[in-house]
Amino acid sequence: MADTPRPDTDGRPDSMWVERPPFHSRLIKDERVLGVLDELYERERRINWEEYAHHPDPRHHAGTGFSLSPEQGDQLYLLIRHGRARRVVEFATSLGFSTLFLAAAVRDGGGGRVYTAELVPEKVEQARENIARAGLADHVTFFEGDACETLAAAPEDIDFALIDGWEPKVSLDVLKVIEPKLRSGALIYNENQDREFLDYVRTPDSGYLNLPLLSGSTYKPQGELSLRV
Ligand SMILES: C[S@@+](CC[C@H](N)C(=O)[O-])C[C@H]1O[C@@H](n2cnc3c(N)ncnc32)[C@H](O)[C@@H]1O
Repeated sequence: MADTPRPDTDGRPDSMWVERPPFHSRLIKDERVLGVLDELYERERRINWEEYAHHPDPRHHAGTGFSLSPEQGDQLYLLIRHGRARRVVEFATSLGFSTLFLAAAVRDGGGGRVYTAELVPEKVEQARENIARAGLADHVTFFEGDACETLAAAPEDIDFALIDGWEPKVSLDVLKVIEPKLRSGALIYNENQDREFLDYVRTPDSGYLNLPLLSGSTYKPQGELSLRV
């Protein structure tokens, strides 16, 4: 084990349970969507970060979502509605918590589709079921496998991208795969805020305008919001 690299836990102690506050959305009104979101969040009110830190392989965590905070979900929902985003890309699906916010936003904004990538087949299966139970199946395309490969098949003119990945961090690799397909004015929200990604998008003349976006959640306090110019 001594030689096994342990993931960076974003400043959290690597031996702890994290208790999350109860689920609450200010923006989602659809009872079916709310019901599934509530259920997924309740399943993970307590997250064992020690377990995560010691088993970095995502296949070891097929039953755990490690989802965004509801506050971040609401922010994504509002940004998508404001921009009337129709083509939304997501890395990664997990059990579908963030996908539910994204898909509800494109549907409520008049239509569109979320193209979401997930490595672990058992997670794709669970997410499909969750999205279907929420009544959003017509708005989601699943890509099963390594996002660095599958997202090459994402559509042109992407309006919005969520990057919420895993260790070792491949956020920048994923950005580079979708970058040629981002329309001017597209927004990218990176929950991971990893150094390589930030150095890339914050370089002068990178083609991005960047701002940390506070969520109001103590559990997941902020992400990096980048505008493709
Ligand atoms: C933090 S979770 C995503 C949480 C999700 N956005 C949500 O809010 O519910 C990260 C996910 O990335 C997946 N993952 C890790 N490496 C991947 C890769 N190379 N391609 C696709 N998915 C990957 C993991 O299996 C895990 O489900």
